[in-house]
Amino acid sequence: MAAISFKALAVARPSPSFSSPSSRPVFALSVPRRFPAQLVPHRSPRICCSAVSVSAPVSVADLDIAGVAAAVVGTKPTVLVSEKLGEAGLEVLRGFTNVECAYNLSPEELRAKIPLCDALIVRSGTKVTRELFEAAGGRLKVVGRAGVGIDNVDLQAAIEFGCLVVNAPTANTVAAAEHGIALLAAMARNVAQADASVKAGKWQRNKFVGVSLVGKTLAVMGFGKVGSEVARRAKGLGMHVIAHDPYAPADRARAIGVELVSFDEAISTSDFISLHMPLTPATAKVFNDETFAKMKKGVRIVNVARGGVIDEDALVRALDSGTVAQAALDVFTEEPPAKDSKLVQHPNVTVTPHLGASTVEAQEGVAIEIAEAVVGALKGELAATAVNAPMVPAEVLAELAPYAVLAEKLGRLAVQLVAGGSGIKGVKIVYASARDTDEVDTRILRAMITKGLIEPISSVFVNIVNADYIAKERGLRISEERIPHDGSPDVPLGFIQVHLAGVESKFASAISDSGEIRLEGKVKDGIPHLTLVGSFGVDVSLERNIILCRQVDQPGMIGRVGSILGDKNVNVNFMSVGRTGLGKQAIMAIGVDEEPDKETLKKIGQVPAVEEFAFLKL
Ligand SMILES: NC(=O)C1=CN([C@@H]2O[C@H](COP(=O)(O)OP(=O)(O)OC[C@H]3O[C@@H](n4cnc5c(N)ncnc54)[C@H](O)[C@@H]3O)[C@@H](O)[C@H]2O)C=CC1
Ligand SMILES: O=C(O)C(=O)COP(=O)(O)O
Repeated sequence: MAAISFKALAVARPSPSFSSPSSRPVFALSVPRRFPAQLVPHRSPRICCSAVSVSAPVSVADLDIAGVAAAVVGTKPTVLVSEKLGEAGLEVLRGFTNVECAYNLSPEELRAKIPLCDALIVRSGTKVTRELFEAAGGRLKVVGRAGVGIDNVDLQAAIEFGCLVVNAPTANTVAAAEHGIALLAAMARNVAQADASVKAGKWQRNKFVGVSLVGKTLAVMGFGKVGSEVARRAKGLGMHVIAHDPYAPADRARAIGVELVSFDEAISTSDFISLHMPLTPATAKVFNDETFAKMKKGVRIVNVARGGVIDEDALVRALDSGTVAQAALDVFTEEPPAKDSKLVQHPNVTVTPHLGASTVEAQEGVAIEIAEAVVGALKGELAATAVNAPMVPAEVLAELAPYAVLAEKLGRLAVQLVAGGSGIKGVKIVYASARDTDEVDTRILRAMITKGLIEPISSVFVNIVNADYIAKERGLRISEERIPHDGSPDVPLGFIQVHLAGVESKFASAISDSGEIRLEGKVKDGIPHLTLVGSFGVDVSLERNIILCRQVDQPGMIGRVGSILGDKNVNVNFMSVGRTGLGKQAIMAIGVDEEPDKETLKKIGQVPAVEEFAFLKL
């Protein structure tokens, strides 16, 4: 065989699922498995072979972007449904999972079951606490809230345990709004009290004289999905509707003839107040002695949001003093409330047992919405209704999928290049893109690099949910930089670089001129490639394992290292050589399917021209 120096070499083979669409490149070179014994090099000393990969490009379906795909290979994931869920949703779940429905479990019973579950589906009645995540022992990957409010889920604990929380935010909106209107009208006309009186054999027409809705001012507190539907309906009843919501766009309110006003103006000028904000630390007990005192005397209050936004003792006082004439409540701080609750028993209070979402239609819709979100998450997709992870539209995900794979692999390679004892503190990620800054969502990529950096050196499980939290907890400072790239804006990124500052490397050539470990990768034809190690340009597809060798640039190196690997039946899937100049230093990057044994690696290290080498697992 002539002594020809290889600059790049592709050993391409179809993946089992490969089919070659006409637009996709096909084999540039086909060689038998036992490379290099029968290798026939190209005759040009400058270009050996064009590097073309024919592995199937990464698609979102192949990719556990959320990092929560059910881990149990070959068995269906298990979903525990702890509260009544519509049959249509259960059907969706059964198509992909083992479903266990166990209602009315005590916290202890739930903790006992949870270690065997990959997902849990709840409504408002189940408290998903830190203790529950702890009891899950790491297996619980998804909590599905079959409804809107997630105040019964400890979101911080979910983040720390890398558990994705998804909800079903739209299917019960109308049901909740209709229930709000039902309570408004029932309260104004004393329907519940009059009904109880007639059933008790009385006929008290003068006692139950109501008030009219038409012409009255209604303040909608929280102008989101439910609040705006309530407003729309109240306008149909002839009410003057104002709203308070610090985050709602004024033009959306204006479009349905509603004026957004301050909190104080809303509560002090209205005859009726309807609550539709979520329970958060900022909204807890916002209706209290002080705020009731600002209300118009005789105001009437409806609450289909959450009991906790009202200080219930203060409401009893306001009802007793007549500041609040009536209240209609679907929700309570404690559910169910105590039997002797003064609030529930108050004659001017109408109550329902958290029925806002309880219509046949809403329950069917919510069940399907949550089942699809949970199944999608268990398949590793990022749910559009994720509460504690970035919500990324499906088309953006599809585009970013191969970059997410690249990002994780760059992280994995980078951390393996760090010499033992030098802890990583600062990570800089550089994204080169021809697009505008806000056109590439890098949150997923950052999470995947973090995953790649942390998982090989620890027992923690990192995913899109907990990546930032875990990085922070471990004192890993991650900075991101965007640089312009003169490539095509049709692709989101030209390349990604990972820089690790202040560390030593066990492969000195991975240190760039600026003293950091530097790796760069690109996506080519949907396949992630390593394109830069330190200051050396290489080009090797990132599939399984990589051997990096620094050598004096000279003929025969690929052949020599290749035959050491070939003798041990280690299959080479990609190779490339980057050098500083003819006959100077070169880096050979070799992609291998199998992990060579220690003896084989030692032999590579003993090849006279090899100055240093590293074996890296992907
Ligand atoms: N009783 C029941 O069965 C049901 C209750 N709900 C509850 O209704 C509430 C609203 O649900 P959606 O409209 O679907 O949610 P949403 O998220 O669409 O709307 C909530 C709105 O509240 C606003 N908000 C946040 N903080 C606020 C504050 N301090 N003051 C005023 N507004 C504030 C937000 O900007 C948002 O526009 C949630 O708490 C939910 O749990 C929802 C469905 C059924
Ligand atoms: O969706 C919500 O926020 C609700 O409050 C509905 O609760 P539920 O699912 O009926 O327990």
